[in-house]
Amino acid sequence: AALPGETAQGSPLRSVAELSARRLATGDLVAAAKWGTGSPVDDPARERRVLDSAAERAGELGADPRLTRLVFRDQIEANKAVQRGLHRLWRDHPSEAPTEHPRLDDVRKDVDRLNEALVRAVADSAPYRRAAPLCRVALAVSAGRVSRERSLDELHSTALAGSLKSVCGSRRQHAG
Ligand SMILES: O=C(O)C(=O)C[C@]1(C(=O)O)C=C[C@@H](O)C=C1
Repeated sequence: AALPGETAQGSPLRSVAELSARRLATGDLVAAAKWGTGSPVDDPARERRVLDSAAERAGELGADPRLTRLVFRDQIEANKAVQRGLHRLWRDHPSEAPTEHPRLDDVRKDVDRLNEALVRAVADSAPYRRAAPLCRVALAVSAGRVSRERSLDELHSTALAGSLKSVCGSRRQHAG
């Protein structure tokens, strides 16, 4: 039987995995925007804006702001892992470094659109969280498919797995 939110394109978990991969791909552009400019990978003020607006949108949609915030924390950490990995690569192999620098503000507009879609997909995947172990299996399958379809390298597929770790419910919420 189909769960709520299931469509011909697949489950909301599939959408979460796909959108997360697209959000991670922006990490390449952000890394290129910052490369050689002295701008640090970490921008705590921007992170706060991303987290606050994701939580606020979740609330408006009747979804769980706390869980949404955890998911976005993981998304941001994964994005930074990609940026750091690429900066390391470009430092060690300067011939692979980008010669064009996208504008950070432009990339952030794309990130904002992906954030909105991701908040919705996380909200739509709420029914799956009722059975966390099944949710984790289904999500891992989706992430594997997305990795293959997009031919993700090790850096990006590892980051994708990290970006998804709270989607089926945080393990932390059961601790203590
Ligand atoms: O917007 C940036 O500058 C990014 O590096 C992207 C991002 C994010 O994933 O949203 C990641 C790290 C920064 O600390 C802030 C935001």
